[in-house]
Amino acid sequence: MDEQSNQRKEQPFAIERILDANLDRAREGLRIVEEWCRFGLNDTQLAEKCKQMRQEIASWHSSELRLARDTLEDVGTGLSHPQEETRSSVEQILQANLCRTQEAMRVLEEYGKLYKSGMGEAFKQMRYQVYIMESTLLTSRRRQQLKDTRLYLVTSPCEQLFSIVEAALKGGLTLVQYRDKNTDDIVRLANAQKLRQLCRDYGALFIMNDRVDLALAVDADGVHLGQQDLPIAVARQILGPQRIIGRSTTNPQEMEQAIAQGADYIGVGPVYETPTKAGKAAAGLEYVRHAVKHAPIPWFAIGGINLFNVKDVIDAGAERVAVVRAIMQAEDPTRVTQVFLSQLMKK
Ligand SMILES: Cc1ncc(COP(=O)(O)OP(=O)(O)O)c(N)n1
Ligand SMILES: Cc1nc(C(=O)O)sc1CCOP(=O)(O)O
Ligand SMILES: [Mg+2]
Repeated sequence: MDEQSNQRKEQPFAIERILDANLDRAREGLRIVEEWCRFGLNDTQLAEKCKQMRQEIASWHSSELRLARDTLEDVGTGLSHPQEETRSSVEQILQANLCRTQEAMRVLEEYGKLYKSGMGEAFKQMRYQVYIMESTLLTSRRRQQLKDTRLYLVTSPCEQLFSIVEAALKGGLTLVQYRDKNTDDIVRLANAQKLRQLCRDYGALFIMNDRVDLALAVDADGVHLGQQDLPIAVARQILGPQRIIGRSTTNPQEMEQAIAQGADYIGVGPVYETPTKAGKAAAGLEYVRHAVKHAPIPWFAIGGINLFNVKDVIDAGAERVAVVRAIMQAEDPTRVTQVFLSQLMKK
C-alpha cells in the first residue's frame, strides 16, 4: 500500500480508539492535579472534586472502548512534548496537566457525540468544571505562596539586575517585585518578561510595580499599587480575581482602607527613612506594632531594613519584610537572602 492511500484509509474502531486514549489522558491529568490538592495544598474539597470527575470519566470507559485499544499500531505512542522534560515548578506541572485534561475533554465532547447519546454533553460540563478548578487552584496556590513568603525583594534599576535577582532566588527568595520608575516602556516590558521567566524557573512569585497593563502583558502573579496609583477596585476589574494586588500603607487609616478594598497584602512602612523613597517620613516601629494587631492579611515591613536592624523589626512583631538596597547592593545577594530568611524563619 502506498503512503497516500494509507493516510486516507479509515481505520476500524477509530472513534473508539480516540475515546479510549482520551479517557485515559483526562483521568491521568486529573490524578496528577488531585495528588497536589491532597498532599500539597491539603485541600480535601478540591481533591474530592478531582476524584469524583475521575470516577465519572471511568464510568464512560466501557470494555468495548478498552478492547479497541491497539498500542503497537498507535502512531502517537512515544510522542512527547519537549517541555515535558523541562518543567521546573509545581505550577507548571499543574498547568500542563489541567491543559491536557481540558484538551482530552474537548476531544471526548466532540467524538463522544458520535458514539453515545449524552457523552458529548457530559464532557462539556466536566470541561467547565475543570476550568473553574483551574481558576480556584491557581488563586489558592498564589495566595498560599504569598502567605508563606517571609522575604520580598523589590528591585532597583542596575546593570546586574538579572544576576542579582537570580542570586537571591538561589538563596531561597520566593517573591520579587520589578520596580523601575524611569525606563522606557519597551525596555521595562523586556525586563519584566525576563524577570517573570526567572521567577517561574525558581518557583517564585513575580509582582509588577505600579503597572497593571505590564502585569497582564507578562502574565505576572500580581501588581503592587501605592496610594497614588490605580485604585484597587479598578485594578481588580482589569486583573480579575486570580492575581495578587498589593498596596502600600503608611498609617492605620490607609491600612484599614486597603484591607476593606480587597488588597491581598500590604506594605507597612517606611519603617526607617530611606534614600530609596526619599522624602517619605518614617512610620516607625510603632506602625509595625499596629500592623501586628490589626492586619488580618499578609503584610511586609518595608523601608530602610537591613541585616543590622531586621531583628528590631522582627522583635516588633513583623514576620515578613521587603527590601531593596539590602539585597540589590549586597556583595553576595545569595548569602544576604539566606541570612534574612534564617532570621525570619526563627519566629
Ligand atoms: C512591598 C512594597 N511596599 C511599598 C511599595 C511602595 O509603593 P508606592 O508607594 O507606590 O511607591 P513606588 O514603589 O511606586 O515608588 C512598594 N513598591 N512595594
Ligand atoms: C519602595 C519603597 N516603599 C516604601 C514604603 O514605605 O512604601 S519604602 C521603599 C523603599 C525601600 O527600600 P530600601 O529597602 O532600600 O530602604
Ligand atoms: Mg507606586
